[in-house]
Amino acid sequence: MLGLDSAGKTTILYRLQIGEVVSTIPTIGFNVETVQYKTIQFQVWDLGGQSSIRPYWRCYFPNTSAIIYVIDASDHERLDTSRTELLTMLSEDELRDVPLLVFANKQDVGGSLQPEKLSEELGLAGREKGRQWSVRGCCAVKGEGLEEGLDWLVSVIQKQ
Ligand SMILES: Nc1nc2c(ncn2[C@@H]2O[C@H](COP(=O)(O)OP(=O)(O)OP(=O)(O)O)[C@@H](O)[C@H]2O)c(=O)[nH]1
Ligand SMILES: [Mg+2]
Repeated sequence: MLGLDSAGKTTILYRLQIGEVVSTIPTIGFNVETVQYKTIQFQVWDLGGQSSIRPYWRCYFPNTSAIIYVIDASDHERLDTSRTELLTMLSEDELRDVPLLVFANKQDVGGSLQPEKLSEELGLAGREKGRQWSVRGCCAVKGEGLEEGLDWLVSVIQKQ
C-alpha cells in the first residue's frame, strides 16, 4: 500500500485490521499487518509516503501480489505529484501486470475529486493494458468504500 504522505494509508490499514480509526503519526519506514478479509488473508505493507522515503518503495516491489495506491482526493495541489509517483511505479518491471486498486480517499472532505474524475486525471485507461486496475472512492475515517475496494481486489486475485 503506497501513496503520498498523509493520503490515509495507515488509517486504512488499521481500519481494515481492527475496524477502528487510530490516531496516526507520519510513517517513517513501514507498518506490516495481516488482514483477514473474507476468504483471503492479506499481508499488507503500509509504506511511508514522505518524499525523502519514497525512494525506498522499490525495496518492497518483489513478490507483490497487489498494489493499493492511496490518494488524498481533497489534495488538488499534489494530485500531479501523486500521479507521477504512481506512473513511475507502474513502469517498474517487477510490478508488471500486478493488479492495482486506487483509493480516492477522504471523500468526506468537501470538494474532493470523485473517483470517476480522479480516474480520468490519472489517465490509466489505454495506458495499463495488461493490468487489472480500478479507482474507488473511500473515506477511511468512516470506513466507507474500503470493503467494496477489497472485494474487487479479491475477485481479481482469485481469477489469476
Ligand atoms: N477527513 C479525512 N481525514 C482522513 C481520512 N483518512 C485519513 N485521514 C487523516 O489524514 C491524516 C493522515 O493519515 P495517515 O493514515 O497517517 O496517512 P499516511 O498515508 O499513512 O501518511 P504517511 O505515513 O506520512 O505516508 C490523519 O490525520 C488522518 O486522520 C479520511 O477519509 N477523511
Ligand atoms: Mg502512514
